[in-house]
Amino acid sequence: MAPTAAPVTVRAPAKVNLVLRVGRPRHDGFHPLNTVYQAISLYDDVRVEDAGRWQVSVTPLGDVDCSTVPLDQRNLAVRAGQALAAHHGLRRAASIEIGKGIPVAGGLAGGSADAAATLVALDRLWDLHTPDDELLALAAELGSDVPFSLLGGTAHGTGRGEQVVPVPDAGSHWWVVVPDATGLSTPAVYREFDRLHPDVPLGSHVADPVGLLAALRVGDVPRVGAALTNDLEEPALSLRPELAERCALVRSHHDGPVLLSGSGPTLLAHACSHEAATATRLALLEAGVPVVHVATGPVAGAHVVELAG
Ligand SMILES: C[C@@](CO)(OP(=O)(O)O)[C@H](O)COP(=O)(O)OP(=O)(O)OC[C@H]1O[C@@H](n2ccc(N)nc2=O)[C@H](O)[C@@H]1O
Ligand SMILES: Nc1ncnc2c1ncn2[C@@H]1O[C@H](COP(=O)(O)OP(=O)(O)O)[C@@H](O)[C@H]1O
Repeated sequence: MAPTAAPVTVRAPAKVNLVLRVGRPRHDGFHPLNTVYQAISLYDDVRVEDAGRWQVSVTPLGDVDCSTVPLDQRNLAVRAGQALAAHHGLRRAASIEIGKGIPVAGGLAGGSADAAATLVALDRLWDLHTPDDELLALAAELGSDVPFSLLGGTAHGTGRGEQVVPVPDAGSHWWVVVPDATGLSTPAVYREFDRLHPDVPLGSHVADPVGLLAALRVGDVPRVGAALTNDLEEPALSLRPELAERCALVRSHHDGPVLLSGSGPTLLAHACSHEAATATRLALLEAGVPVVHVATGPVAGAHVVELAG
């Protein structure tokens, strides 16, 4: 029986897609992507400790509705823990406490953040020293967005989104994050994309976003803003027409680009300063939008924040 170690807490960030270009579905059903991820300062904190069986709990950090997060083996954090134990041939289990600051099913990769955080936390708790390439491979099996949640910062994503390469990002970006009360299903949004675009080229025909990557490299934040684009915005709005009204409302209170976050339904307004983002947030709250966050990026990927004891 392995000794019981002190609990470990890992913090993992939400992500946004600065560019999200989608190709025709592959034979395995996944869509080839050409995307640039940025990690932003909305976080989940995941605390793990040894236990006789797998357990998970979720507590909101601030104004986040966690009621739809599964509290059984379907939780991505539990799946991550089980995958890590299996990878090392361990018959161990853990109790996982998730403090959730990332809106659920919002296109912000909150489940992926929890999976990445759990991998890092249990690796530390169990003193495993799993090599980075093995952690990234485990992450990719758990979900297309999970490797980026490990990495953080800003990264170019290809394949189904799981192949990530860090890219230089010299600027500070500010994001007004407007969640929706009801989540959107990622597979449903991809299916709607296929319905609307039956003739889309294969992924290899989707060119790299060279203009955006150049603007990131030199820290030209307005030029990054001008290059923001998301191929899933049209299908998400097609499935959820009332999002167009919300989008128009955000645009009417923001002097800058507004776009959908990933598969949605969260909306993002991009700003060049904290002041500009805060002004938009206050205007939206006054206009009756119930929950509006301000976040900055890029920030670090999943990292240990507390070792108890
Ligand atoms: C759309 C994106 C953009 O970053 O994120 P979200 O906005 O959901 O956070 C991602 O592609 C979501 O990644 P993730 O949520 O990890 O997806 P996965 O668990 O791997 O796959 C869930 C389902 O989404 C669809 N899927 C996902 C990725 C991909 N490249 N093609 C797909 O068609 C498939 O139907 C798949 O069964
Ligand atoms: N730890 C978790 N946190 C959030 N959602 C989770 C988690 N584990 C499983 N899920 C499921 O994943 C779905 C997608 O959630 P999330 O990752 O927050 O959004 P998105 O895929 O839009 O970025 C949720 O509806 C929920 O059922």
